Amino acid sequence: METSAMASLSASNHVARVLSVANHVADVDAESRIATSWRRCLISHKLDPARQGPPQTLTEAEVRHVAEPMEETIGLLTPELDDLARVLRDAGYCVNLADANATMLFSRLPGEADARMFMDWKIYTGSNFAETFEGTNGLGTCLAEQKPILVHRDEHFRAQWHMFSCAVAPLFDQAGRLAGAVNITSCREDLERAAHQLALAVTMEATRRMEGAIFRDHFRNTWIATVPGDGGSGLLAYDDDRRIVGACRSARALLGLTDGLIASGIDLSRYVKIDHSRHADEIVELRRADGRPLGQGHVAPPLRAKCSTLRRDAPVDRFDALHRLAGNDPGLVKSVKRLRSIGDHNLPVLLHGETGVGKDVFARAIHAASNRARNNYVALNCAAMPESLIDAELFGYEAGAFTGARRDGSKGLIVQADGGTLFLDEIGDMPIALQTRLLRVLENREVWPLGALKPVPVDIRLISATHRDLGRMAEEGTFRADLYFRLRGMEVRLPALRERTDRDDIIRQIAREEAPNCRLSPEAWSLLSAYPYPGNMRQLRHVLRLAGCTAEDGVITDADLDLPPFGGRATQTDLEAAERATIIEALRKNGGRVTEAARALKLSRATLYRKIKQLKIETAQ
Ligand SMILES: Nc1ncnc2c1ncn2[C@@H]1O[C@H](COP(=O)(O)OP(=O)(O)OP(=O)(O)O)[C@@H](O)[C@H]1O
Repeated sequence: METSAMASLSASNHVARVLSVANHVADVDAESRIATSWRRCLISHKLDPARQGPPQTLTEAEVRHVAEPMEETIGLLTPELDDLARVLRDAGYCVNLADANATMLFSRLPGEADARMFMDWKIYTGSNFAETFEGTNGLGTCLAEQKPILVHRDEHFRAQWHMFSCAVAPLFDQAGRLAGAVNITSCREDLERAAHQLALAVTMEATRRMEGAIFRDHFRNTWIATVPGDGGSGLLAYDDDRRIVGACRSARALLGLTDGLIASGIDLSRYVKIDHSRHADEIVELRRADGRPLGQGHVAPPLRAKCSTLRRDAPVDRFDALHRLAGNDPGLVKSVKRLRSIGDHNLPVLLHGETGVGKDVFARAIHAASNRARNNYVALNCAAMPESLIDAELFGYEAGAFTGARRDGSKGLIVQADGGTLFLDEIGDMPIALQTRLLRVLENREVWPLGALKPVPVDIRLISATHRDLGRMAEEGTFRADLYFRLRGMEVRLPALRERTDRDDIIRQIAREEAPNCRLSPEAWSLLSAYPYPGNMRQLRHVLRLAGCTAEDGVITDADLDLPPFGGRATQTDLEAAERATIIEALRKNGGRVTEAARALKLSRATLYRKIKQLKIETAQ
């Protein structure tokens, strides 16, 4: 039988099945939620399961308009969404963030083989998947029910979506209101329902962390307590007078808090009793108002207490994110100062650093600090694509420019970044021919899409990143020297985590974010503090996230830390790391007493003091 005839036969089977389910003659196997949704689609939304055609898609200007209220949230959640995309990439999932009306506002596509399918079916930024129009589908049905859902292949209402499986978790804002949803979609035939269920669990967990990030960001100037509960912990914000000023959805459900009660400035002690010190950033025992134990929670102080220069009512500084990323690293602090003094000049920035040091988040923070922040931030990883695809993705093409091109052509990323920032990751991997085209764009401020009869003027700020030595490559002729000089209007070196002098602060901060209900045992602390982290910040995040899941009784021990031996060539910094670890261990074994530790290490006391200072080891004395 012809493929199209087979397709129409299975579509008519599907229509018959939908009708029998809607008339309660039969039920779908998987979940009665699907049957209920099918009935909603037929009876309330009056949809046709056999209808074909693409989803409603907004123009770029419309997307910009719709995305505006969520712009800050998208920026805040991007690292977490990127991490989710990385984890699910090999299984062929795309990752999207949608607003509460089911319009996708952020997308990350998987590898080339799967990506084409999502592009062809318009599962990307700007498309709308509301249940009222598309029928039962992951995004639309999750938002309609405000519950996580998996819609597997033929559970979709419209037969045309039957090759896709979508797992979606709703996203609630700091006040417990529906803000949108995180969607993952795959079209791999070899993935069973159970595999998608697992991916849904991963997505729900990531979404819970995103909700935490939204809450912590919104209430950063107040006290925040993590309150344990059966269905996951909740977050409570309260002021210096111990009046509740905010509660996330789980905390509201757990404690019976409502908007009205919160607006009335109700006393914290009527719900939870929390004893903590003045500048607490600690695990504490929580009790209910009647004294019954609630379990252990974490209390974080207002940001203003941690950073005295930030006042509660101070206007938001566009450079906040950059300052936070720079921490107390002298080189980075200097770079951020320079970026500040450059102001809104359109100077290209070249970021240099190993994998996972935070090049992408730094580039986003530069964009957020610029007068371009309201416009697009568009990123391309030059190492992740073959030359022909980079060419098409970056410079765009006219309709019918080559076999396999999209019917209506493609604008290309450079044009999409017009008025905003273009981030080219792994620029050292850009093929020479494309380097020449890019140089021309930078020089002439215009781009020639493939097959176009006239150029398109563009105004972009270019941030590029590499782990390679571009200067050396330029000398050797493997990278165009003139492009190199253009890219490095300003060069910022992002140090490896093992080189950062404020490494301990970073570990503490990431531990708070990834394992908020846990504390680190002294052994775990020594290991974390001494490890050389070949995968840098990303590795540290993953290690602590995993440790937060496996820790028992809220204590992360060395057994919870997945730190594989680092097999790289020993560099000066590795040797220092090893020396640091030995000294920390000796201090620990000797209760922090330097004299005894020096004796154990067969060093003089003065030498040990000198090394402690030089290696910036924190001691109790
Ligand atoms: N200063 C920081 N503090 C805390 N977390 C950070 C910091 N910088 C980066 N991260 C986290 O580290 C992870 C990796 O960051 P990012 O993707 O920006 O690195 P990268 O250098 O671009 O990596 P690659 O080049 O390999 O893609 C992200 O989860 C990010 O949130």
